[in-house]
Amino acid sequence: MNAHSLTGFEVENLEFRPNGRAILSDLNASFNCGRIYGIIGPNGAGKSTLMKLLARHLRPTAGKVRFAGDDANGWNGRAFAREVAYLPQSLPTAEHQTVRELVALGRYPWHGPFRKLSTEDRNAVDTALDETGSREHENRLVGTLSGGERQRAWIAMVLAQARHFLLLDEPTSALDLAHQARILALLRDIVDRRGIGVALIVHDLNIAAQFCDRILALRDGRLIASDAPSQIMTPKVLTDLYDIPMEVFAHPADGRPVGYIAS
Ligand SMILES: Nc1ncnc2c1ncn2[C@@H]1O[C@H](COP(=O)(O)OP(=O)(O)OP(=O)(O)O)[C@@H](O)[C@H]1O
Repeated sequence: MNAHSLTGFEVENLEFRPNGRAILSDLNASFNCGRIYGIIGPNGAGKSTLMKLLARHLRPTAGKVRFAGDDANGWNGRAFAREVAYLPQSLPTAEHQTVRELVALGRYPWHGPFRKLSTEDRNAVDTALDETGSREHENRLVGTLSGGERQRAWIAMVLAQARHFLLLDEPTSALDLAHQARILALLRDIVDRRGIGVALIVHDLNIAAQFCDRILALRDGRLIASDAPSQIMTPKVLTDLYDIPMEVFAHPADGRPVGYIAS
């Protein structure tokens, strides 16, 4: 099975309403393999909640999340984890593990508890280390890495785990602009080579517009736009989204739209 043989996620009339308060309402969207989806929106818009619903960490109050055509919540846990990996916003501590040990944790759904890594597991770990440029510090403790190196190690872990889809909640938070762009470029390259799908939450609009195929703009628990970056990066959509006057200009080097707060 290659990545293209699974289509990805379909979200239908999704609603999450714990204790009667609507956190997400009436959400319809598709996330296909072979593409990067950027989820943007103000704080509290429901972005992480959407991602947790895709990752099955939350159950919808109403509506459906389908993966590869079937109800995602009907999938066997281990089978789902072999296809889809989720990196939450707050990562567990891994200070005392080596990078290689961390990446090998991603193989858990493949070998189960108390089993030694197979050749296939070790190959998947090696490939993920190579693809993320983490091989050079595979024997370093995670606690000694810089923020950018650490983020690449975690991305290697989810790459070692899942064949089809990565769900990444703010994989570039706490990184400077150059490192944010490097992580997105890395993901772009992996998506283009492996044909997997990626959905990620990102706060920097211009980074999202530069690297994503499609942008989903969430506000107050509703999807207010879902389109190609050129359609999202307009003063109207951005002003509606952030409730602050926004302008857009064409980047002098390549014409791509760049958004900024109007003075
Ligand atoms: N399980 C829950 N029960 C009650 N309220 C929740 C639950 N999960 C999230 N919320 C609330 O739902 C809203 C959306 O939260 P969410 O974390 O999805 O937003 P976000 O867009 O990811 O925000 P940020 O950009 O700040 O990370 C917030 O007001 C949050 O407090």
